[in-house]
Amino acid sequence: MTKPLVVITGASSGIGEAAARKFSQEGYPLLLLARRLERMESLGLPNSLCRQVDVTDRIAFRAALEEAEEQYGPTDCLVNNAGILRLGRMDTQDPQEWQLMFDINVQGLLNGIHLVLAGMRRRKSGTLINISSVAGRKTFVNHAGYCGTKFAVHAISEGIREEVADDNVRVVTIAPGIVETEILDHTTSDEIRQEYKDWKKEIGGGIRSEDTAEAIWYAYQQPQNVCIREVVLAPTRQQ
Ligand SMILES: NC(=O)C1=CN([C@@H]2O[C@H](COP(=O)(O)OP(=O)(O)OC[C@H]3O[C@@H](n4cnc5c(N)ncnc54)[C@H](OP(=O)(O)O)[C@@H]3O)[C@@H](O)[C@H]2O)C=CC1
Ligand SMILES: O=CCS(=O)(=O)O
Repeated sequence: MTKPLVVITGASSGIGEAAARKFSQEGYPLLLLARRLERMESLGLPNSLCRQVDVTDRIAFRAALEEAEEQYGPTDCLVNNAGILRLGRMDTQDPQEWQLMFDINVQGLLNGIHLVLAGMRRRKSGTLINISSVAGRKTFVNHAGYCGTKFAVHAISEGIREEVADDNVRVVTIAPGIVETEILDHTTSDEIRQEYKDWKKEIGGGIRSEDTAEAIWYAYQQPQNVCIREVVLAPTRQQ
């Protein structure tokens, strides 16, 4: 095995799954993490360890990472992708929904970074790829909580980049607009889900997970001294 370990969170569907397929095609050994183990195993990717890990569970996250590093060597790239979208109005939304978004989209992302960053700094090499959103750059109605999590992802990426640039560690933010995935299914309000679907239809649909995986790959495959700091990509007709 000559290529180094790539860790992808939220690899059981959508963008994470597409990224897993892409990195696997390129010959990288993988640690794939999500709660739906069977979905990751069904990808049947070679040299990939699939583990049922909730990214908010630091102990389980660490155990899986140690197991993978034992097998494949140190983590060269972490694609911090696990995330949820629970659209809602702040006056009516169940607080548990935005709490869960912050736990997964922000704390889960920080958990991953914390586990791999010291090693990357020591080795003077490594790449963190944080999946944010266009909703981390501009606001949208019904997105207040979600935008809060994704603005946080942008801020965390920028801050950490300043901390680790001198150690030759890259921090990349990928910020997609609407991507055709399962993400909308978890929004509990039928009305808001329908509004979002109507919006999507109006603009001719979202881009594909594979388009986002290509952007992730583009950033990663640059030489280590080139850091693509941010990629923002969205359906052309999305505002
Ligand atoms: N689709 C879109 O329009 C856009 C999505 N994004 C971002 O892309 C990322 C991926 O979303 P997308 O592919 O669209 O959506 P999906 O719902 O298809 O995928 C989300 C992934 O995250 C995993 N996940 C969710 N919660 C946890 C958790 N607690 N621990 C571990 N894994 C978890 C899910 O796996 P499981 O349920 O098995 O745990 C799944 O693999 C998210 O961060 C999202 O915010 C950004 C911009 C646009
Ligand atoms: O991140 C989700 C896509 S959008 O609704 O913000 O465009």
